[in-house]
Amino acid sequence: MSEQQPIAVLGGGSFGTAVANLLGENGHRVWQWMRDPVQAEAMRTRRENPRYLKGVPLHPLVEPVTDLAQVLAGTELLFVALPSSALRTVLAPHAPVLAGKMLVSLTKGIEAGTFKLMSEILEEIVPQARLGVISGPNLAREIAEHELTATVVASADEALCSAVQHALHGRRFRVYASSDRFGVELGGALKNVYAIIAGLAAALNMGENTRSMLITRALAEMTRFAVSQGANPMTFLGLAGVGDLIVTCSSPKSRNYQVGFALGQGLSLDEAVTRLGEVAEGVNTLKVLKARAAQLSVYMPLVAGLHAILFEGRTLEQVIELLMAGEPKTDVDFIPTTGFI
Ligand SMILES: NC(=O)C1=CN([C@@H]2O[C@H](COP(=O)(O)OP(=O)(O)OC[C@H]3O[C@@H](n4cnc5c(N)ncnc54)[C@H](O)[C@@H]3O)[C@@H](O)[C@H]2O)C=CC1
Ligand SMILES: O=C(CO)COP(=O)(O)O
Repeated sequence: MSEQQPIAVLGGGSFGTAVANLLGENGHRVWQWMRDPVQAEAMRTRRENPRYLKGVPLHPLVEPVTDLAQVLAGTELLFVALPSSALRTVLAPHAPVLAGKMLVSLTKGIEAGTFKLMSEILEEIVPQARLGVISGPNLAREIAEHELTATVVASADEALCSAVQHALHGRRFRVYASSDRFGVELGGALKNVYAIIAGLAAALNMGENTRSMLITRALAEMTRFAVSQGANPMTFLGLAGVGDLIVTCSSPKSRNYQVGFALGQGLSLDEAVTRLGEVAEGVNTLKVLKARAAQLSVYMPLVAGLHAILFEGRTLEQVIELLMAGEPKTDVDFIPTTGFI
């Protein structure tokens, strides 16, 4: 990758903008692609993202653009920050030009129907691409406002990890590397569901003990599911597992938490999502995860409970009663004691 060649960020939302700014601050020219020409023009003239990251100045090296073919042809390193529902549709028609390029997914979701993670979709549509993911406790606004933050770049391709570390690592943003692409990406997708539950509990003024129980049992569920998929449970003890789970389940800045909070205030799911007006990946992830867990017979009571409330007409009281009446279990039963450590 030449220092002069721009780096691409695909997606005009808050995270795409935060990452584009980080790259700009490190001296890289950035093409931030978005589908909406009106938004691109607004960002070019106002030098901020007024819809998704209001009040944060856009770095001078970031250029909002709308010609996707030109962006893909003119860059070797691309960060993909599209909603999970859009990633395949946006990139599949351009697959040939992506061969051999470094594609790094920032998207934390799972595809409905296929249960594929985003880098698995990229792998399917561009088998010759070099693939990586970024995940961790990374609230976009906090990154944009230069709060000290760490993330993980994960790929089997060590040179890709180094290139991403070189591009993104800065005085306020640490980039750790991992070879466990699957575990890192799965952690980022799964925790969104538990953030909805945490937001719901917060709106109902449940106690601090309750929040701690929720987060810890969420980690147990996520890890149990990950192990059933062949993932390394140790990855869930890192930034992309428990790190991201803590921030998303504790912060009113998390959009998934906000959806849960709105539900706790009595809004319907549709009303909560509409009021948010931004992406909350956990809603779709809940649906696909519930189905997958049932198919694989993986015990995920929190996922099943939230699904029952949102899609099966159960009340919160019924679900809580059922959860608390479950037979006594062993605390840490979800990490196999051999094979991974
Ligand atoms: N915002 C955050 O703090 C973080 C977000 N992420 C992930 O990044 C991904 C993107 O999220 P955000 O930037 O936060 O979303 P956002 O809600 O801020 O913005 C979504 C963007 O996607 C665009 N979009 C929607 N449908 C599209 C389509 N069909 N084609 C092209 N563009 C389309 C919208 O116009 C908008 O620019 C999500 O998977 C999210 O989980 C990951 C880490 C942190
Ligand atoms: O993934 C995130 C923080 O790491 C962002 O979470 P939300 O999508 O819930 O805002």
